[in-house]
Amino acid sequence: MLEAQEIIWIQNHKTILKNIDFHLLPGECVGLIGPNGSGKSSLLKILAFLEPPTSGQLYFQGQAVPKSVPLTIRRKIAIVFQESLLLNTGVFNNVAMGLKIRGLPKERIREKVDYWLEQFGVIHLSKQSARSLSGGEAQRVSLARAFAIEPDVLFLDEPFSALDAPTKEGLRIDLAKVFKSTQATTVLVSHDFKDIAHLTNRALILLNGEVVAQGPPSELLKNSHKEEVDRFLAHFSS
Ligand SMILES: Nc1ncnc2c1ncn2[C@@H]1O[C@H](COP(=O)(O)OP(=O)(O)OP(=O)(O)O)[C@@H](O)[C@H]1O
Repeated sequence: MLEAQEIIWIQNHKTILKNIDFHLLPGECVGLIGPNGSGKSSLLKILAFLEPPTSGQLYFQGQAVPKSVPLTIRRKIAIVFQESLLLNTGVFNNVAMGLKIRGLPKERIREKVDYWLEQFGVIHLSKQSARSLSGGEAQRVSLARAFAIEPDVLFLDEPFSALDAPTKEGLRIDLAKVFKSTQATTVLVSHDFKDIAHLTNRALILLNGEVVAQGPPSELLKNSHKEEVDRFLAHFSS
């Protein structure tokens, strides 16, 4: 579905990502984990075509992605950030927007918006303004908006990190259910191994812009790695 070969990203003379190889198969949820500043969000930005790599090549659905990424490819992905970034309009309109742009008929839009708001437990907020939502509600609406367009690849960049522990736990459980039913092809960035363990099939550990280990989350915890990696994972192994 998505592949990256030998990605290097340099900004202001600093090498932020070093020789990253990455692949994502249909239906997989792959996690990117690592401490603050390890390059997780930078890698997500490159994989989601928000930044061009300094060198290396991306492939999307088997085709090399050109430097100027066409709208036809951009429209096949959705991104949810740590901050919900909802538009200053109603909840319904926020979720409907991407479907309107894609030219879906009105009835179909209503069905889909209602379905996804229901899946994320916020259908009762449909008529409310996005501005009036709590952080947890807003993030649920953002996820509904992303799933509604049925993206070929979904990118989630620390979607829970602005939420308090119980809110985060509830949303993680609901998201896991949605993943199970949709098999959405996803890249999830988190610095919390619990998110990775609950939601992903495979994870890459980043340290100083490099992938230093990868595998199923349970294996990553069991196996021994470089000292720095083990020190990072030790926080989550209790
Ligand atoms: N546009 C940029 N210009 C210069 N430096 C950047 C840029 N974007 C990121 N960096 C630097 O690259 C490094 C990796 O940042 P990144 O945000 O990718 O890490 P992260 O693992 O997602 O961290 P966090 O968990 O704190 O969000 C940091 O040192 C950051 O300052």
